[in-house]
Amino acid sequence: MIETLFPVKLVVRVPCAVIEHNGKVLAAQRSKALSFPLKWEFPGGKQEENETDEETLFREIREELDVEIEILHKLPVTPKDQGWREIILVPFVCNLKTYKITLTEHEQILWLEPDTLSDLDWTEADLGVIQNYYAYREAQK
Ligand SMILES: Nc1nc2c([nH]c(=O)n2[C@@H]2O[C@H](COP(=O)(O)OP(=O)(O)OP(=O)(O)O)[C@@H](O)[C@H]2O)c(=O)[nH]1
Repeated sequence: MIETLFPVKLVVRVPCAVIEHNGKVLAAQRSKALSFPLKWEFPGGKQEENETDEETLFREIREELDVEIEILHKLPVTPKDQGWREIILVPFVCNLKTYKITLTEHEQILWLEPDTLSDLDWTEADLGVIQNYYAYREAQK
């Protein structure tokens, strides 16, 4: 009997935060040492076993920025095929609950006017997130 092996693609769920504060939005630049060096992203990270999206989000934001956030709205899930794996971004619009940010992983952060977000060099998956964020803002008006 001939057996055909289908390679199983790794699927990685990545909750991330579009953090709003005083009318601006936080963009975080990936470190030189990581994959996608110096690209911009919304802070967050890979889900661990038995975590909900929200638990991952709160843990990652504590780990990366050392702040507490609250969720205001869940944006549409945004998949991105990276060849050997598929990233599923799960973006949440959030507010800060504590304000003293300490960076532990990122190169730098910027607070941007929402309209200027697309000026940065984002990871590809984030371009879809930004469009969905704009649609959410329009719907708020
Ligand atoms: N946190 C975050 N990750 C993103 C975004 N967009 C995007 O493609 N990703 C990808 O999702 C993965 C999240 O992984 P991570 O932040 O937990 O850790 P990492 O960089 O060490 O991951 P990696 O080395 O496996 O790429 C990264 O590969 C990252 O490039 C985003 O907006 N936020």
